[in-house]
Amino acid sequence: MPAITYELIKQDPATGARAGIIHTPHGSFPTPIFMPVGTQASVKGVSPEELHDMGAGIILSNTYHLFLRPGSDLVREAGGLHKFMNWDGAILTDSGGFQVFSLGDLRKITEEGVTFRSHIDGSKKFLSPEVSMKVQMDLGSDIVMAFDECIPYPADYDYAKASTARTTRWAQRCKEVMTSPHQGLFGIVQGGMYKDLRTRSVNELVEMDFPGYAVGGLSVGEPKELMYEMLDHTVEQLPKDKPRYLMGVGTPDCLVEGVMHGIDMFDCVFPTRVARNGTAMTWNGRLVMKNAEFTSDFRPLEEGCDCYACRNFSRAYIRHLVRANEIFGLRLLSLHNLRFLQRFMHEMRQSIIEERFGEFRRNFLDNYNYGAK
Ligand SMILES: CC1(C)O[C@H]2[C@@H](O1)[C@@]1(COC(C)(C)O1)O[C@@H]2CNc1nc2cc3nc(N)[nH]c(=O)c3cc2[nH]1
Ligand SMILES: [Zn+2]
Repeated sequence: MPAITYELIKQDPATGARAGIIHTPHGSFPTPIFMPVGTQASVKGVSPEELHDMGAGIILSNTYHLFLRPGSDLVREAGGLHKFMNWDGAILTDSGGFQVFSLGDLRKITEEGVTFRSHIDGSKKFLSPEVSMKVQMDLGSDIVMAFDECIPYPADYDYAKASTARTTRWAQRCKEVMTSPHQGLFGIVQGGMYKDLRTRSVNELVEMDFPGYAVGGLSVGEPKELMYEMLDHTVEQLPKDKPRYLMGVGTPDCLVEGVMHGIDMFDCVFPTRVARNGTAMTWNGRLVMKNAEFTSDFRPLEEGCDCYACRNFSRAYIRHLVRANEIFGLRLLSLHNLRFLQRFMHEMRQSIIEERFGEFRRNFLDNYNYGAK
């Protein structure tokens, strides 16, 4: 029995949208789902108990960061990441590929792997398919991401072609050393913004029969329309009986479009990052809490939200905390934004099950104010 399995509950008859359940060794969770990001084994400012209370079924952590600090040997000695951070839900770990390319400096890519300098102390480090798999087996995450190269945007065709072919060879090397029966290894589709390379990447990875597939190389600064075009082209070629994960996405409008194209799993630093910048996410757009309009606004951040912040505090109080640089204000905004996304995905999933996803999407996009208020 594979460690990770997908159960289709309902396919929207008019679009690629679908509702399902993903089963993992640390529990099952409904899809579509948004995964809170806990890069360094902590969802910034949020406790595991609060993550459970808000309905989070799975969180994301990063091989790159934990490899550099505290090192995967220590986490293995602690009994794995679940024990180390006291989180008993599912965990997905990204493989380090993206982070090396977006954070590491002076990196050198060869067929073997990537040599780079640690952003923490500048020491020379090496990551490869084998090292990434060893780290993720030490961490004991339920879903392990293959070690890939996230092709930067823009990239010329020849570079994208060579890089995608190497990502396929790296995926094969990951598969050969990922021996844990309790962990599921997902392949990551690359191909840049070239449809023929995306098709080749899908075909080569599907040939290896992974328990799930991520669409990589997107949300890397490209225009949203181009992201959707690549998504549309890629997802329709992926197996229907396996989870699809769109990496690094995203804002509510991108989540709706991603679901419409058949994506089941999402992650993004956006909700906690904008929270730390003093911004609340709502159904109608973002609220910049420092704005004077909230000075004596004694309503909750969002009417009808059941999160700890909305049940106990007002916009006026949170505005005060943010302006006074009180950490509690940022914590309240993180709790609200993460709960908002859980509610958002739940409502979207219900609309698919009740065959009214098209109406949900139209209503949301008509009312969503893309800019921050
Ligand atoms: C580094 C940080 C915080 O993550 C955000 C954000 O910056 C930033 C940086 O540039 C923008 C686009 C503005 O957003 O891109 C991140 C969200 N997009 C994204 N995450 C990804 C993770 C990935 N992991 C792997 N292994 N492979 C991939 O192909 C991959 C692609 C991805 N795309
Ligand atoms: Zn709330």
